[in-house]
Amino acid sequence: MIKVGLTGGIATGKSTVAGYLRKQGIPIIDADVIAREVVAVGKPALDEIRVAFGDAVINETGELDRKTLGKLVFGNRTLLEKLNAITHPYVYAEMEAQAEHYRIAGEQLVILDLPLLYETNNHAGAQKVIVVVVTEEKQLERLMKRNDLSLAEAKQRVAAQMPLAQKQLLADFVVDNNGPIQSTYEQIDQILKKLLND
Ligand SMILES: CC(C)(COP(=O)(O)OP(=O)(O)OC[C@H]1O[C@@H](n2cnc3c(N)ncnc32)[C@H](O)[C@@H]1O)[C@@H](O)C(=O)NCCC(=O)NCCS
Ligand SMILES: Nc1ncnc2c1ncn2[C@@H]1O[C@H](COP(=O)(O)OP(=O)(O)OP(=O)(O)O)[C@@H](O)[C@H]1O
Repeated sequence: MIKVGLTGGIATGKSTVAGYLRKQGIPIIDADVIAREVVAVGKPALDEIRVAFGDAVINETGELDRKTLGKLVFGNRTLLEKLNAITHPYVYAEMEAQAEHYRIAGEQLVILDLPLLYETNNHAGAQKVIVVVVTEEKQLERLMKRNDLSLAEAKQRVAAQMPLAQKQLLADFVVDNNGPIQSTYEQIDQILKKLLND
């Protein structure tokens, strides 16, 4: 089974691409979804976050207040690293468990949808990597709209990641997601063909 990483920058279109791949029957392991599951109420990571960041990041129902924590960490690299140090080991362990499940099921290919693939030195062990890119202008525009952020907040979140241009240089395959979605899907079809024929 080949593990194919799917990455890019925040709001460049990974989930959109992953949704298309899922429709083709390809299994997707989604790091953002897993990162939410590992901080659910009752999970050890949530207690560790409470100890590290205080009660202000927990809401009345005992859940993680993602907005407050996001505001804290995306403007402060030390705090972001503190959060990563808590969550990432749980996220990677679960990604590995899911990959193993698909391997045993006899899958030929699995997608690791992982925004921080390069920032975490490909710890998830992707053998090939697809990077989804857009111009910085489009990225900020889509991010502000999707997450209801100001321009300054959106810029902060972009700055918390490795520059997209650098990821593009490291990629095995680059998907240009500036155009209409159909053009993105056509690029994915071509990449899939190559991956499945290798
Ligand atoms: C800070 C948190 C609470 C903000 O939650 P929020 O609901 O606003 O964002 P969400 O989780 O949907 O992430 C949206 C995007 O932000 C970017 N992002 C998330 N975490 C990080 C991070 N640690 N470093 C850089 N970018 C990040 C990614 O591109 C991601 O797709 C949350 O992102 C979080 O817990 N992050 C730490 C876990 C993590 O690293 N997740 C990324 C996948 S491993
Ligand atoms: N080709 C496109 N044309 C117009 N809008 C698009 C296109 N691709 C994605 N979008 C929109 O841009 C936003 C970001 O896309 P998406 O959520 O797929 O990004 P992402 O890389 O998964 O983001 P994140 O890492 O932050 O979760 C979404 O609101 C999505 O609907």
